[in-house]
Amino acid sequence: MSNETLHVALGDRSYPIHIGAGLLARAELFAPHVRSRRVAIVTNAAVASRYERRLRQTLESAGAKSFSIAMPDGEAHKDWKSLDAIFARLLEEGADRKTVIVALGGGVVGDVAGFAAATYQRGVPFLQVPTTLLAQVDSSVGGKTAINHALGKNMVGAFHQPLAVVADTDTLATLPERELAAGLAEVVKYGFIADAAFLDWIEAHAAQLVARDASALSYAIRRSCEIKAAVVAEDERESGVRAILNFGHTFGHAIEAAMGYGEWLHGEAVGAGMVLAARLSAAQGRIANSDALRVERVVAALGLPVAAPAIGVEDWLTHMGRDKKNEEGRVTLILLDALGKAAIVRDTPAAAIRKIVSAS
Ligand SMILES: NC(=O)c1ccc[n+]([C@@H]2O[C@H](COP(=O)([O-])OP(=O)(O)OC[C@H]3O[C@@H](n4cnc5c(N)ncnc54)[C@H](O)[C@@H]3O)[C@@H](O)[C@H]2O)c1
Ligand SMILES: O=C(O)C(=O)C[C@@H](O)[C@H](O)[C@H](O)COP(=O)(O)O
Ligand SMILES: [Zn+2]
Repeated sequence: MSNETLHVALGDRSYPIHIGAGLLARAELFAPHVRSRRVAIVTNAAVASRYERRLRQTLESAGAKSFSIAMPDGEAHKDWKSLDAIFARLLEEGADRKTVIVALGGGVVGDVAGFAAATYQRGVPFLQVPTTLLAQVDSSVGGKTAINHALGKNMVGAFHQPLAVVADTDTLATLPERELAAGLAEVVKYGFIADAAFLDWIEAHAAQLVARDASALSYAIRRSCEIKAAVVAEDERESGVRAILNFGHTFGHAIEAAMGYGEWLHGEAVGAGMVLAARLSAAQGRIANSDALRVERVVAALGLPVAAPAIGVEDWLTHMGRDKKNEEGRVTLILLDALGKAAIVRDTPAAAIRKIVSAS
């Protein structure tokens, strides 16, 4: 069993990202963070039935005593009710400030467990153990934690960095096809915003990625984490460049909220959102029409929807108007200046946005 370790460089909050096969069984990766501690594993039933036992054995070998908290599955449960239930269990179990929370699951578990860790008794340490492709390439890294509000996606949350990320790529074998594609949306996002050579590679290896070829997936995860770690190290709290990681998300979050959380997966909404952002970039003369068509082709090749659902222009604008990147009432968008180069744009005319969403 081999693994690679990347680092998120954030001074005294720096941490490793371990990526590889069989890592759920590697006690030495967990021991420095959990030895002699109590551990609360936050997960859900679908993940627990497959991976909780192995993790608990490993934690025991690492010198920790663990208990589990299962939250309901799905984006619709990334909410106050789940968070409150986690707090209740932590209190019932007598969890204290030294208790380590371990998020075992996809991005929903990671975001909710991370927010619980950021706020329980004003903050306890946590580990990310991502089991979806999306969580391994994106949500487990960078310390954004949140729950949704009926009126907007990820509207209540905190920045709270994990102590470490342990991504066991073996877990991807049991991931449903639709969830794999959702993860590939965030993978190709890195190509569009920051790395034209990676985009070329993804385009050339789309079939292998969709077929879960182990070496293709492992390269995709590593390169994605390298890019995300570098952006986060430069701008941990999104006062500037980190916003490029939101490419496709202003449209995508509007889709998720307008459709009711869960109908469109996050990665699917981001896929369709990136197509709209690329079309808007072309309409603004930032990229060629042929580049926008290429964005659409690659997104489709990864098994993702390219056409946004019918939301209605006013609803589009209402949801986009609530985006967290906005300043002084102006919608902030992440557009492309080239394939592989994102721009943070604060002055897109409302009429241009209307035109793009009404044609979608
Ligand atoms: N914090 C961040 O930086 C960040 C980044 C990207 C996305 N996100 C958030 O992540 C969430 C999406 O995460 P996701 O795509 O992982 O969805 P998810 O957490 O809902 O997981 C997808 C589904 O796969 C199941 N599952 C998880 N691991 C499995 C496995 N190994 N085998 C079989 N089934 C498995 C889950 O139970 C769930 O039903 C969204 O809420 C999004 O906003 C956060
Ligand atoms: O880490 C980031 O920064 C991102 O924007 C990554 C996104 O893929 C992710 O969906 C994130 O949760 C969106 O953040 P938000 O601030 O727009 O809620
Ligand atoms: Zn995302």
